[in-house]
Amino acid sequence: MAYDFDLFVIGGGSGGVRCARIAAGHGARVGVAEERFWGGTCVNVGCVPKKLMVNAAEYAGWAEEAAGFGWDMEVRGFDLAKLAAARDAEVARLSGIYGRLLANAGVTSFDARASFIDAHTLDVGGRRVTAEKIVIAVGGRAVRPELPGAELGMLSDDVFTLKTLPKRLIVVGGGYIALEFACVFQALGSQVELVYRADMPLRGFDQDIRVALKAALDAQGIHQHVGHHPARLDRQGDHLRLSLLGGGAVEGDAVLFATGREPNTQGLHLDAAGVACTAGGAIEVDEDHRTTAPNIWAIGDVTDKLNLTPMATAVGHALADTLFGKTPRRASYLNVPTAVFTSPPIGTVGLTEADAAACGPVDIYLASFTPMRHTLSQRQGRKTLMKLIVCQETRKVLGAHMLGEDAAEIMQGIGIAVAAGLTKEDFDRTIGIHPTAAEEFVTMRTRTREAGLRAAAE
Ligand SMILES: Cc1cc2nc3c(=O)[nH]c(=O)nc-3n(C[C@H](O)[C@H](O)[C@H](O)COP(=O)(O)OP(=O)(O)OC[C@H]3O[C@@H](n4cnc5c(N)ncnc54)[C@H](O)[C@@H]3O)c2cc1C
Ligand SMILES: NC(=O)c1ccc[n+]([C@@H]2O[C@H](COP(=O)([O-])OP(=O)(O)OC[C@H]3O[C@@H](n4cnc5c(N)ncnc54)[C@H](O)[C@@H]3O)[C@@H](O)[C@H]2O)c1
Repeated sequence: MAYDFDLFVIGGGSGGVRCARIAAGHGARVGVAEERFWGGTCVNVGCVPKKLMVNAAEYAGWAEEAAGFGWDMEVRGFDLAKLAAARDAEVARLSGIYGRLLANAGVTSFDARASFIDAHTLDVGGRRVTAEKIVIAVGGRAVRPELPGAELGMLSDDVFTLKTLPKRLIVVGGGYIALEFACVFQALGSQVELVYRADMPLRGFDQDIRVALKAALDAQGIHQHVGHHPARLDRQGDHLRLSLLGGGAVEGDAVLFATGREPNTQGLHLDAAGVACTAGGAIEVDEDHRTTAPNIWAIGDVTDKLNLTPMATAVGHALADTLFGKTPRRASYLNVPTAVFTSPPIGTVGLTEADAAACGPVDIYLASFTPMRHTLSQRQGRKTLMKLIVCQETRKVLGAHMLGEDAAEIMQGIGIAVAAGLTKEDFDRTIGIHPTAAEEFVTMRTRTREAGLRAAAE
């Protein structure tokens, strides 16, 4: 049977656009449907506008620090409307580039929602379209927690349409999104009330980093309501009141629920195509990202594996090469470096101490210091923490973690070393760049402690 397309991609976000573009480059006839915004979450309501807001927030600290370097500066205020206009213009520019990339690659784009009629047939904005192969790249969406009054709160998308800065902002959640926005709004001038369920922010991250981040949040004046579950949200006059389970409440002008995201599978009619989901609602895929239907694959956040833009694009690229480029390959989920754009930021790659120690004995190297800039700026609570986790048997660096200025930029290079399986001695042999904070990663000579000895004995 002759199909309309060799490949049809549902979703024009990070993963979908890359996959469509590369497949077309390999000579495939490709169609792609996007229902909301080209470039998807990352470009429109994720990484890009978020990072621009992080950049905006950084100036508050720099302005405060400048006096220590001899500057006599007066900060007269922050104009959210001005930032929003500049940010939105940049987002529109980038979204346009995504659209043009597809056109230049010869991909047929549909500004429409797609859903399955059967395994080879889609309804694309009311039109029947057939394809030999289909890739589902529909991403995820933020979800509100199930509690009375939850609709009164914002989700992360709503942050980008805020017209005024809330005086007091309640942020619920202890993950990436909650922490990044908590730091941004506190620096821009809101008083942030951060409510999370655990005893420490950023579950799953290295414990030393979590402890250091918690202290850094305190130091910048964020009020942390630790170990609390939200129970209900009510409007009281001109403010909102978030009641906590077991008593107590937090009040603010606005609430941001950053309590997680769910795969965007609603209304896709996956059953009609024989595509199954996991218990958590993600699309079930094998190691090649093939779904339970033999001609259909799924990539990116909708598979809920490692929900990061570079992961979605890497998987989309590998899949296009595999299906149409005669070079079968898989993108690796191991040793993926990642950053949390808090203040200060976090950069991390590889295993945490707890995960590494569960496998066998490891040496831990820790450095904690005040960066040179802050000896003059006198800004408090800006200590840098760096950590290496080294396998005692092989001497390989299994994990590297940092909280401190430029951590995201520094960790990209360290990520190459960890992914390449370099040893502590390889790090030690490398000459430092002086004077930087980064040089500490190659000058940590003295082991701080051992861990994982019990695991080895068992
Ligand atoms: C606030 C925030 C900040 C983030 N910051 C970072 C960061 O700093 N670094 C990082 O690496 N990651 C970050 N992420 C995560 C990153 O945005 C995602 O991992 C990435 O966008 C996933 O790409 P994707 O292609 O899987 O999905 P998406 O980019 O979400 O793209 C899916 C697209 O499919 C479209 N779609 C859905 N259903 C249909 C349908 N039926 N028909 C047609 N189109 C459809 C959607 O409109 C969307 O455009 C952030 C996310 C958020 C929310
Ligand atoms: N810098 C980055 O790379 C970056 C930034 C933002 C987002 N992301 C990606 O997006 C994903 C989603 O981020 P996220 O922060 O929404 O999710 P997350 O899973 O990281 O954090 C969700 C938080 O909400 C809490 N929570 C869940 N249900 C709750 C409830 N009912 N009441 C109170 N708290 C509740 C969880 O305990 C957790 O602390 C991340 O996992 C990450 O992959 C990456």
